[in-house]
Amino acid sequence: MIHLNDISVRYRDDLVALQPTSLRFGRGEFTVLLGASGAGKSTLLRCLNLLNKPSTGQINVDGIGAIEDSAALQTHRRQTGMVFQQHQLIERHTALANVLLGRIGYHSTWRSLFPLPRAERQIALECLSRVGLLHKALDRVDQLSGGQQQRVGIARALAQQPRLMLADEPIASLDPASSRRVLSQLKQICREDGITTVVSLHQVEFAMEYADRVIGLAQGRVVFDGAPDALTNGVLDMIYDQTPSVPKPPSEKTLPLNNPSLELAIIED
Ligand SMILES: Nc1ncnc2c1ncn2[C@@H]1O[C@H](COP(=O)(O)OP(=O)(O)OP(=O)(O)O)[C@@H](O)[C@H]1O
Repeated sequence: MIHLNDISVRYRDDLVALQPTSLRFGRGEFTVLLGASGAGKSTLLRCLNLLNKPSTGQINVDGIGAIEDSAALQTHRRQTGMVFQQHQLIERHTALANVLLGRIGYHSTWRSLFPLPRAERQIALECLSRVGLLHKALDRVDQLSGGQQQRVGIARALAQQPRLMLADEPIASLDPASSRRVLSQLKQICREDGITTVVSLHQVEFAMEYADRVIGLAQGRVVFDGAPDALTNGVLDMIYDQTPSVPKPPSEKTLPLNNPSLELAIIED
């Protein structure tokens, strides 16, 4: 569905957040990005809708082609839903009003200044119903729990009728029960609608439970790409090992445990 070809992201001359990376995400696939803090998960995720502009490489989307001009980008963004860590909802508005914001990309700027047509409200209500929150449609978002707010965020993304769904640490501030509910609804909806989904997470156990595919990042590189049941301890060490890949000096590498000069050095210290 979407293909990254040699995409890299450099924020500063001395900071390459994503090394040249080629990945293909299939239709309806539910992929989880894992990695230590700073590994490049958000950078990769935000490249998929070009919120982060790649420094090199090309992105191709089925039905659009290369995302090279503003028309292609606009079409791609319209069909890409995004769920954020902190929901990014308008808290003093109702759940329904927030979900309707997902429809704005389908209307001209002047049209979106007026109440959207009844058909749009119907779509928004259906999306709220799919996340189990139809009964909260007219409640202000700041009166909902954190988990419910995140599900309104999912409904808003769903209202875009997306082909691609991106979720950047969607359960970061939720308890385990709410996290499970958010992830299982996201997965179910994406499977039913054939939406390609990429989610970044810090919880390995949830990746193993929900992902069709896991991509592990370390220091801006993909170090693992496979099925969740292939996440062995060795693979997890590779993903979460923060050691910079600088070769050690020979003295550190080769000192045998019974080296007399080492003992001497310790005694003298
Ligand atoms: N806008 C930015 N400007 C400069 N550097 C950035 C920017 N965004 C991220 N970085 C840096 O790029 C690297 C990758 O960051 P990124 O946010 O992609 O990691 P992450 O794996 O999502 O981390 P976390 O799990 O903490 O959210 C880090 O070194 C980070 O400090």
